[in-house]
Parts: sequence; C-alpha cells; structure tokens
Amino acid sequence: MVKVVVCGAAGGIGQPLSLLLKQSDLISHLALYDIVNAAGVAADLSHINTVSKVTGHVGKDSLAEALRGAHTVVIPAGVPRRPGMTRDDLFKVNAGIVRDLAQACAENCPKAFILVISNPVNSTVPIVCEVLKKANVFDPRRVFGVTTLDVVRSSTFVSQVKPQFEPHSNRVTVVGGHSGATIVPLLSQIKQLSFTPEEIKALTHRIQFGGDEVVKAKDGAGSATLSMAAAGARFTIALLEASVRGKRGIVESTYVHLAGNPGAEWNLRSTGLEYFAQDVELGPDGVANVLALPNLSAEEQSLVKTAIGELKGNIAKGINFIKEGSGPASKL
Ligand SMILES: NC(=O)C1=CN([C@@H]2O[C@H](COP(=O)(O)OP(=O)(O)OC[C@H]3O[C@@H](n4cnc5c(N)ncnc54)[C@H](O)[C@@H]3O)[C@@H](O)[C@H]2O)C=CC1
Ligand SMILES: O=C([O-])CC(=O)C(=O)O
Repeated sequence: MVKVVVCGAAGGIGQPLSLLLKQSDLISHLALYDIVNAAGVAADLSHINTVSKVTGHVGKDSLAEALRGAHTVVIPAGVPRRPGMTRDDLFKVNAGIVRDLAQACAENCPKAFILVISNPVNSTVPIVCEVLKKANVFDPRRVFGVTTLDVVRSSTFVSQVKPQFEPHSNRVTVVGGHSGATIVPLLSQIKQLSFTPEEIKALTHRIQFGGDEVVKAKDGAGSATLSMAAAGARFTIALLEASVRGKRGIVESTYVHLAGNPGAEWNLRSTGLEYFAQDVELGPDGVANVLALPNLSAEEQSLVKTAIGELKGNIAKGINFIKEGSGPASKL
C-alpha cells in the first residue's frame, strides 16, 4: 500500500499535482486534504480509470485520518505571491500553516517522506525539521524542499539559448535554495555546451527570477501552478521510483537538512549551513547520498557565497519560529 497525501490539494498547485499523481501506478491511495473543496476535487479525480483509490478530506478535523498510514506527504498548502512580494513576505502566513501540518505528520505518519512546496522553502523546510525534532521523530533523509521547478526552468531556458540541448532528457544541477539569489544553477557542469559570459549572466538571472516572470504575467492571480505541479510530480515520482520500486541511480537537486544525511559532510563544511540544495541520490529511505559540490567556476563560487549569506538568515528565521514559540497561524 503506497498512500500519498497532498496537503493543499484544492489549490492552484494541488489540483494539477493531484491529477498528475493520479496517473502513477506507483500510488495505491491518493488522499487529498485541504481546508476547502478537497471533497469535490477527490470526487472528480476518482472517476479517472487508474489504479489508485482517491479520498477527500476537508478541514482540520479530518487531517489525522488523511495522514494516517502515509508513505509520502506533499505540501503545497499556503498563500502564493502577488506582484511586488518576495517569497519571504509569505512567511507570516505560511510558517504557521506548515508548522501545523508538520505537527500532524509527526503525530500521524512519523515515518512518511515529507515534500515541502510551500514558500518560502528556505525557511519552511527548517520549520518542518524543527517540529519533527521536537517530537523526536526527525530523520533527515525523509524531509525535502522541492526545488525541482528551478531545475525544470533551467533545462527549458538553456534549451532556448542552445537548441541542441534537449530539455526533456538533460538535467541541470541547481544548488543553494529556492528564492532569487539563493538559486544557483551550475551551468559550468553542462559539459557538452559552452556559453559566452553574457549568456551565463542572462541565463543565471532568468533562472533565479523565473518565478517573478509568472507572478508578473498572472498579474495578481498567483504564481506558478502548472509548471510547479509538473515539477512536484516529477520529484514525487522520482522518490517513489527509488523508495518503492528500488530503482537506483536517481538523482535530483533538492533542499535538505545536511547534518545526519549520508554524504553531506563536505557540503556541511564548505557552506557552513544547516540546509542546502544540491544533487541528491534517492534511495529506499529517501536521501541515499548528498553529492559533494563539484568544482565551481569563479562566477558560481561568487554566486554560492551570496546565496550562503542569504540562506543563513532564511534558515535562522525558520528555526527560531519553532524554537522561540510561534503562536497560531496568522493572516496576510
Ligand atoms: N517550491 C516551489 O518551487 C513553489 C512553491 N510555490 C508555493 O506553493 C504554495 C501554494 O501555491 P498555490 O497552489 O498557487 O496557492 P493556492 O492559494 O492556489 O492554493 C493553496 C491551497 O492551500 C490551501 N490551504 C491553506 N491553508 C491550509 C492548511 N492549513 N492546510 C491545508 N491546506 C491549506 C488553500 O485552501 C488552497 O487550496 C505557495 O506558498 C507558493 O508560494 C509556488 C510555486 C513554486
Ligand atoms: O515565484 C513564486 O512565488 C513561486 C515560486 O516559488 C516559483 O515559481 O519558483
């Protein structure tokens, strides 16, 4: 039995993400949780003729039932950006939402993989980990910040500049975190291509601020949902392929707690950070190996340095939210 729970399943990301997960024969039970409308989304998806059973769970009183027995919990719950906002501006509302969902995971499915989409990812992942640590159920191999959209954008944007780069089958490593300057695509690792310094600069900027393109185009109606659903489904299925099917050698960039994760010592020492996104090999228990940062170009070294500076504050903010007590979730 592989039960996957989507928390925030009625939202802009939650609905298409659930639709994509409904296509997978790796999932036997898809449980859709939201504070609104999850029953309707579940009824609709349940008519699709694939193997998984779909159940809908609406409101806080049904959260425990939704989570019980979960193999994997994907969290796209919370508010998205509007033009003029940073991801950090979402902290005020989303921190409390993510904390409460993490607490419910600790109580109902302490061994589940937890995939965090809600922004600001740089801070919400530390929130989840701190909640699990407090509950004595933390396993660093099982909590992931979903940064796959940065990887997806990198493949697409590189292919638009270099048509010989096939976007579907070529992956780009993206390290750091998931907001602006903390997003560092390692274009120097694409060994089959060469770029001019101007191309590197323009591509890096576009990847770092790709989210803003969508926020601007949607003009107040939210941020990336469909591309995020595709990215979220890609990461979830990759993790299921590794953990359920036992497929080896699956590597994705993702934001993880470094200490205690296999292979992470080098990145822990070289960044001095508790959390960092890097290529991770996935396995039966989640993180099988955090790959060491490769040799970086001079520009990438400087970008990573800037990212580290910003990440320090983002991480501390998430940790302090739990350590110093945070009160009930607030409204924006
Ligand atoms: N990691 C990434 O790369 C990306 C992250 N995001 C983030 O994902 C989050 C969701 O974005 P959208 O789906 O566009 O927003 P949305 O507003 O369309 O959907 C959010 C859903 O969460 C639900 N929700 C609110 N509080 C909840 C709670 N306590 N428990 C369960 N569900 C709850 C809402 O009812 C709503 O259905 C935002 O924080 C956004 O910034 C968006 C794009 C990319
Ligand atoms: O830009 C946003 O707020 C949503 C997001 O994280 C992205 O699209 O990368």
